[in-house]
Amino acid sequence: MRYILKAYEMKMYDGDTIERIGIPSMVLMERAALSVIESLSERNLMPQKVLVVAGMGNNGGDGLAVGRLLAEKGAEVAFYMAGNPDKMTEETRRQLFILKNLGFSIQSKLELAEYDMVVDALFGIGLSRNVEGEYLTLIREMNRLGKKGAFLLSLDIPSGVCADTGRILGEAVQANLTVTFAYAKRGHFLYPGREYTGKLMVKDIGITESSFLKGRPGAFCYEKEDLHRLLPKRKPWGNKGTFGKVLLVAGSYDMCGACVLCGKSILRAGAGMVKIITPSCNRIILQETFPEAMLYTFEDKPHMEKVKNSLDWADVVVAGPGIGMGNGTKELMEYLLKDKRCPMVIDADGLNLLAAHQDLFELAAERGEGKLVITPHPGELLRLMKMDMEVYKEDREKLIFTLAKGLHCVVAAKDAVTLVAENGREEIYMNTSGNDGMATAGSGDALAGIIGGLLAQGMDCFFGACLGVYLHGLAGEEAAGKKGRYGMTALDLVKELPFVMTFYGPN
Ligand SMILES: NC(=O)C1=CN([C@@H]2O[C@H](COP(=O)(O)OP(=O)(O)OC[C@H]3O[C@@H](n4cnc5c(N)ncnc54)[C@H](OP(=O)(O)O)[C@@H]3O)[C@@H](O)[C@H]2O)[C@@H](O)CC1
Ligand SMILES: [K+]
Repeated sequence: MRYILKAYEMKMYDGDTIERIGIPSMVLMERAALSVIESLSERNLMPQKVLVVAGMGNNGGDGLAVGRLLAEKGAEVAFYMAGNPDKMTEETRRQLFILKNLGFSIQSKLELAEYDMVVDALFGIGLSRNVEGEYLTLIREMNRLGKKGAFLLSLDIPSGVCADTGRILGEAVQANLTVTFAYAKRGHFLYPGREYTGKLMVKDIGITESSFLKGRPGAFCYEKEDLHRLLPKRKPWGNKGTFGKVLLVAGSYDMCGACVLCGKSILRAGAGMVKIITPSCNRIILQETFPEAMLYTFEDKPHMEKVKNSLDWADVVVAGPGIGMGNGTKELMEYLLKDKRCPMVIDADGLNLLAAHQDLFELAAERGEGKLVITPHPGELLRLMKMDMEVYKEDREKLIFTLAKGLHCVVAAKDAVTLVAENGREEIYMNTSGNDGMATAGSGDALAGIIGGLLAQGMDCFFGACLGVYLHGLAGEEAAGKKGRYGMTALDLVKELPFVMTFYGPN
């Protein structure tokens, strides 16, 4: 598990380390610079001719120190500083003092020579507004040098990327490598900042969780190493009932694939049994392609007595993929929602029904904490919130928390970076696995199934949703590795799920 910080959180922990714990800021800066050299040597990158572009803040100070250390290793280093010297921080002033004492000089005009590496130390997490004027020219110049073959190394965050939102404030450095200090920042993972970050390396510089006294970071993500402890433990003595029974309400006349993809994902995630409620037109297809599933198929509308029997049997309900909006689906959703015994995952048309019928929305909200996970894509989220795209772009996180509060539930909001929030929980899960190959039909059905499968094994709604999202992304990475991001399908992803769970998991 790794924390992902906003700029104010980093400053708060940084300040605590300096003031309360007592590590001088110059020590942190030197460690930051040393960690950059370490990162370069880990990647076998030892440049010969380097340009350091530094600002007046501490990011600039880091840059001056990195340049000095590279020169110690034999590189020819040129330094350029931008901004008003009156604004130079004390630490950066000290770095400049050291450089001058060592006989280095600062270019008064940027020399457009050939460099094999450019160190971008113009702005770090202190960037507070759009870049303009000389700063804009410098960012463009660094990118131009990058296009000519120089390796672009950004310190902490590419200059121009907003550390909190990943937005580009004017223009940003298109880094090959970003070495960030202590913790990753949101701008490294949120688009478009993620595209500018290049390879990200996070380096310890002595700021630790002991400085979280005034509050923990608001976001976290999972890493492969976490799967050992996160995956539900298998019980050697267990039978198929032990690992959970999932009732899947999916599919319609023209939509059988949703039953297959979602249902298979439920079992591939480790659940013991799945029963599908779907129209009878899907019966033969399912029995041929998915013989592991039990079925209740109906002709016109389901008999509620049969639905009740299935609910009595189930540990978890997954509802919505491919069910459509007509022909008794509203009544079916109403019946499912009223039975509050087990946790429910609602996806796709199940969410569209909630958006279209206020009474269903209210019933869903009445299920109570720990009983509902919803997995909307941006369109479904906006329909549920009755908002437009502008609001989404402005503050997606706020929207997700508002929805989680309104429905008393866990929201796994799908997008290039899927976020998971829960009503009453301050921290948000920010997913870092996956790729654009997963933007393919049926991928969402697979996610709903994976989450349902994890809940069936006893996981709590929030952590089950976070883990489901992470595993879905990892399986997507495996599928892309084998089939490529262009041609991979949702079924390829589902097939990789057992591999990622076994390879990185405890078995
Ligand atoms: N975290 C840690 O533990 C450690 C952090 N360290 C490093 O410190 C960095 C943070 O340093 P920082 O706070 O001094 O901010 P930084 O990004 O250098 O820039 C601030 C300057 O930019 C200016 N400015 C802002 N926007 C502007 C714009 N659009 N256009 C023009 N000017 C603009 C702003 O001016 P002002 O807004 O005041 O006008 C101010 O002068 C961090 O990223 C890391 O690299 C390390 O030393 C190790 C320990
Ligand atoms: K930078």
